[in-house]
Parts: sequence; structure tokens; C-alpha cells
Amino acid sequence: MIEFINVEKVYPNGTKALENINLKIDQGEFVAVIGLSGAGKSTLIRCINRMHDITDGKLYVDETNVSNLKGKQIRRFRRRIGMIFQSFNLVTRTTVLKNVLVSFVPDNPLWRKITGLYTQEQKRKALEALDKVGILDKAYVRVDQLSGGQQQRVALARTLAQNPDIILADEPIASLDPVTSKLVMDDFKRINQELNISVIMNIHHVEVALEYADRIIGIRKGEVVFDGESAKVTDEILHEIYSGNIEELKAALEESHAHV
Ligand SMILES: Nc1ncnc2c1ncn2[C@@H]1O[C@H](COP(=O)(O)OP(=O)(O)OP(=O)(O)O)[C@@H](O)[C@H]1O
Repeated sequence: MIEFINVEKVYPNGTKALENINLKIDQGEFVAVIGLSGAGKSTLIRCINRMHDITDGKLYVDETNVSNLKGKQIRRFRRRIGMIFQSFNLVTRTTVLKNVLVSFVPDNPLWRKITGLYTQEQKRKALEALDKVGILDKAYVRVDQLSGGQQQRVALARTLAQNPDIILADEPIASLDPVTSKLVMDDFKRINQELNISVIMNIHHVEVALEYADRIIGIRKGEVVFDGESAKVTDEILHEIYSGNIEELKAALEESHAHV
């Protein structure tokens, strides 16, 4: 379980990005975080794996008080939490398989790190992860020969290979076309349901969020203004989340229509 207790995040330049955040997210939930640009969505999910430090309150992942982690403990903790970015973060001039194998580097002794050799078991796990996202046939293809959607699935396979409890996804479909977005979202949903991995996704496409996530967290100006089942999100609630900016809400909805 992930638990935020009165969490606040103030950046060193004085910007208050999160305030009074209280949330409990159970293992296996699929949560979409929505809100205007600058509302604090990215900050919220990046506090979970300590990419950002909170400045007040408490944040727990299971029994771990995230703020108390130091050095090696942070690295070990992050092994349990996969992270997917809009930009895929892959090494494009090498093969799909090598990109997935990279997830094992932290576990390997120095000589394996230097030689770039992996165990048969690691290769088997990497191929298994590629199979889970339907691109096993691309294992020996160079990443720069794949479409954006396929690249995002490689990123997903790399994360799966590390056997995470949680996947944090920061705008994972923002640079994908509507058809590909759907395939990638289907992968997230399947992984969530079949492997019981929690998915916490920051997403601009409201309708996609409503279709795929079980739970919506609406953020406005660093505060949670809605937290509930996707099925219970009404136009009034969306207005509340995006209030003060109807034009942006309309644009977000139109963009989402194009994605479903
Ligand atoms: N490294 C930083 N230093 C200072 N302020 C920051 C930093 N990162 C984000 N902010 C500010 O914190 C607030 C929340 O930003 P955040 O990126 O979390 O919003 P967001 O909802 O994810 O936005 P977007 O949808 O545009 O990505 C914004 O006012 C932003 O300008």
C-alpha cells in the first residue's frame, strides 16, 4: 500500500507543488492522476519513488517510510517500483533484448557489468517480459526500427523484468497516436489485472483515464480535489478539477476523444 499523510512538496525555488495530500492506494489498484498542466501530477508520482523529496508529512510504501531511505536503500527500494516515461528512455541503437536486460545491471557483479554478459536466467526473464507485452518477435531488432508504441512496450517489458510491485507512469501515451495509445493502455491494464501490479499514471487524456483506470485522483493547484471511482466522475467533477479553465478542459476532452 502507498500512503500519503499530510504530504507537502515545496521546490527549492519556493514553488509549492503539493499541499495537504492524504491518500491510500492499495496493492493492485489502477489509478489515474488528472489535472491541469502544472497542477502537481508529476510531482505527486515522482515523490513515490523518491525522485523528489517531500518537504513535509509522511509517505509510506508498505512498511517503508520513503523519506528515511538512504543511498543503497533508495536503489533497492526503486527496484520494486518501475517507472515509465513519455519519452521511453531507451538506448535506440541497440536491440530490444539488450534494453530489457539493462534492468538486471544493478544485480550483477562488476565483471558482468563491464563485459555486458548476462545469465541464461536473466535472458529467459527478459524474453518472458517481452512476451507479456506481445513483442517477443522483436527481441533482436534494433529499437530505432520500432514504432513509438512498440518502443513504449519495450520500456514496459524492461520494467516488468525487474518484477515490480508498482509501476509509475508519467504521461506514457502523450507522444503516441490514438491507435497505438490504446494498445499500450491495454498492456497496462492487462499487467495490472494479471500480475496485480499497482499502476499509478499521470495522464492528460481524460477519457482514456476514465476508460482504463479504476480510480481517479484529480489535482488542482497541488491539492486533491477529487478522489473516487472512475465511474463516478461527472462533468461537474471534471469542472471542479479543471475549474477556472474551461477552454483547457474542452481541449483535453477533444484530445481524449481522438484517443478512444
Ligand atoms: N524542479 C522544479 N523546480 C521548481 N518548480 C518545479 C519543478 N518541477 C515542477 N515545478 C513546479 O511545480 C508545480 C507542479 O509541477 P508538475 O510538473 O508536478 O505539474 P504537472 O501537473 O505534472 O504538469 P504537466 O501536466 O504540465 O506535466 C508547477 O508549478 C511547476 O512549475
